[in-house]
Amino acid sequence: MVGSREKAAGGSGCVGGGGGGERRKYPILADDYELYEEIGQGVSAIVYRALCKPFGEIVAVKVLDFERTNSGLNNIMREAQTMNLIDQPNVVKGLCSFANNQTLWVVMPYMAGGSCLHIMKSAHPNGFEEAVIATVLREVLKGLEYLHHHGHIHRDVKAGNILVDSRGGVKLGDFGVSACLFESGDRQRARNTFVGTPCWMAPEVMEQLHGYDFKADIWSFGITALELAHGHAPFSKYPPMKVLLMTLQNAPPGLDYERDRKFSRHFKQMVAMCLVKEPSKRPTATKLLKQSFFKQARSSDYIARKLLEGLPGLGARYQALKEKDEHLLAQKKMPDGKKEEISQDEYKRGISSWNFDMDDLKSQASLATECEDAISSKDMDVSSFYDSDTNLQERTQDGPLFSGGFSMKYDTDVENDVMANDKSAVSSPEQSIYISRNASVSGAPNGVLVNGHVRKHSSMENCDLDFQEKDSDAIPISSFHERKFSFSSCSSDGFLSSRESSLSSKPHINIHNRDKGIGGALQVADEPSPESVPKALKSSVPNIDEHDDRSKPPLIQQRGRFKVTPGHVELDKAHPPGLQKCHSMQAISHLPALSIPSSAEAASSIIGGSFYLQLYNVLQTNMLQREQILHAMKQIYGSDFPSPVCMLSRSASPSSALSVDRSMLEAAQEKEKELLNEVLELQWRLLCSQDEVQRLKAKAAQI
Ligand SMILES: Nc1ncnc2c1ncn2[C@@H]1O[C@H](COP(=O)(O)OP(=O)(O)OP(=O)(O)O)[C@@H](O)[C@H]1O
Repeated sequence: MVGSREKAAGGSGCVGGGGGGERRKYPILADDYELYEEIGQGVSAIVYRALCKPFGEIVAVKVLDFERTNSGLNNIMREAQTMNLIDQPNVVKGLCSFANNQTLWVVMPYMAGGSCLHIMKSAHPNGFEEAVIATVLREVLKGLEYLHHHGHIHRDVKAGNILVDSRGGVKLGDFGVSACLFESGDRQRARNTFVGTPCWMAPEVMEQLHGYDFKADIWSFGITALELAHGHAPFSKYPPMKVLLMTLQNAPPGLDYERDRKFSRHFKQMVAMCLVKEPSKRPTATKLLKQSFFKQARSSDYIARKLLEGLPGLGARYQALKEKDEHLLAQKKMPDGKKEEISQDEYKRGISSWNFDMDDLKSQASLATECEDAISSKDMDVSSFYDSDTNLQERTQDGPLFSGGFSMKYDTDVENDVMANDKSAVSSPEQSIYISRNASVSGAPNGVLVNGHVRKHSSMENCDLDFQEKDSDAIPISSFHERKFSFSSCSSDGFLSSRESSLSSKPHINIHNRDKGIGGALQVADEPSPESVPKALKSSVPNIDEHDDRSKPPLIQQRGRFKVTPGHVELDKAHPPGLQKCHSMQAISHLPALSIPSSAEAASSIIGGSFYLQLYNVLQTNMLQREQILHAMKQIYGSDFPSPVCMLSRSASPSSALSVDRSMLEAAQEKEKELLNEVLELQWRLLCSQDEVQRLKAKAAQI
């Protein structure tokens, strides 16, 4: 009877270890299951508690909508089959899977505790205690060790995918994005479009410097450790574009020496070992399991007692969280809705996968540097913990992959929650921006080493703070709200919920916000003429018409997973949606046109992008410092501040002061132009040399 059903449904292997331990065949007809309440939702799937009628057994059924996945039907089926072959206590096994209309049903053991993410959201908003974390993570590592040993990469390790059963057993779930290391090259490449969730994603995966190998799982594991420790992943409040930028530019996150005082040195060490940007320096799962941190791990009973006791049933818990989020979402459905916050809602629900084109994202990210005016160390889940000098060295040497120089670490008491906070959050990001930038520009860290930790230089901090406190609104980039506006508009409409986005694919452009960016003190007057903007930069200058005409939908979509397209960027195509006009862009518009070759190879080169970004950072720092100085002068003397020359010579006539002022401004503008020209010149040379490399490669290939 089951056999004929199998044929009818075209289902995959259905041998499962049922409740009794004997291997039995699970039915593969939808009618044999009664779906109860929803217990989870992913990007492409809804998970239900269900009854497997013939066996009278409670199971979980994940219903995947083919239309909502990026992966082809074959891939999904194959993944489900892989899941069915898994046989390890720490990895959720697929009991069977089958197609039902436009959906794939994956039947799994029911994990009554739900995911660690949901447990945290319901009862431990600030994270778990260390012994719980050690126990959970040890189980996860065992699962990873098994997967890696069998040639699988999980690719989506995060608290939302760590499931707990009614007896406190911990399993790694969601094989949706897992990949097999031994797949043929073509298949591997094809799978590059499918890689997990930005906050947890290893930098080398973002950069596509290495293929996705199992060391990327170790990075995600480290991020998950932080997630369990704090109740949220580093950068979880931010939209993907910003996460990308932060992961690439900032020093790796970690446990903070001061803030995370309650956690042991062993825990901090373990996290630091995982979150090393250079993948080859990360330990294997097997090696990690030997870390002292895991000596405190306890039994599954302990987990059941600590995490599950007193918790409402999974369905009720899930429903409560969902209602809370829907309420929040409804509140945000206003004309100028703060879309970026929705990413946090998605995070709460455990959905944090995004689908967007990596190359476009990179071009957005580079421009976000302008729009965002740098990354604040306050935005980071910064780590200043280093076990030893060696560790410190290793981690600082890791450096950023995208832009040079952000190798400093601060141990300020930073929470990601900066976005949710008020006044202190307003000033604090900026105070560190300049410090980071200075570090980047000079290459010399403006920090002091205290007990193996790099601390922010206090005088710099004070200086910036003083400045901020005078008038936090005066420089728009200093303003929290402006920053938010700036970002929302930079990233366009990527922040609709998955449900929303599937309803409307129309690009949303918040025109209001566009002009609210970092206008700042740099008064560069004219509107750029389209012709005067260099090709590569032109694409970045927002233009309402461009937005309207754009045939491409917004690149950031919340439908499906984070998508890495292995293709190329064509500079002239790289037009990030919704970028607002930034002062630096306006300055650029004054430059003579310079055509940039749209060599796809060259443009897609990360190194090129990195170099360009570095140069751009230098330039930006210059501009920002200039703004700061102008602003400080304004602060002292009001809007009609006199020039220094005028100050020295009070007898000078107003008109001469004005002309001195003007000439200073002109000189500064000239300097800016020169710098920009230099940047463009360097970029041009870089692209030429890359073309040359390509040419030589082609020649070599012929030989
Ligand atoms: N076997 C299970 N038992 C109980 N709950 C489950 C089970 N499998 C999944 N869930 C719940 O459903 C949620 C979504 O499942 P899953 O992660 O597999 O979907 P997904 O579409 O792959 O999601 P994403 O890609 O966002 O991680 C999980 O976070 C978890 O809370």
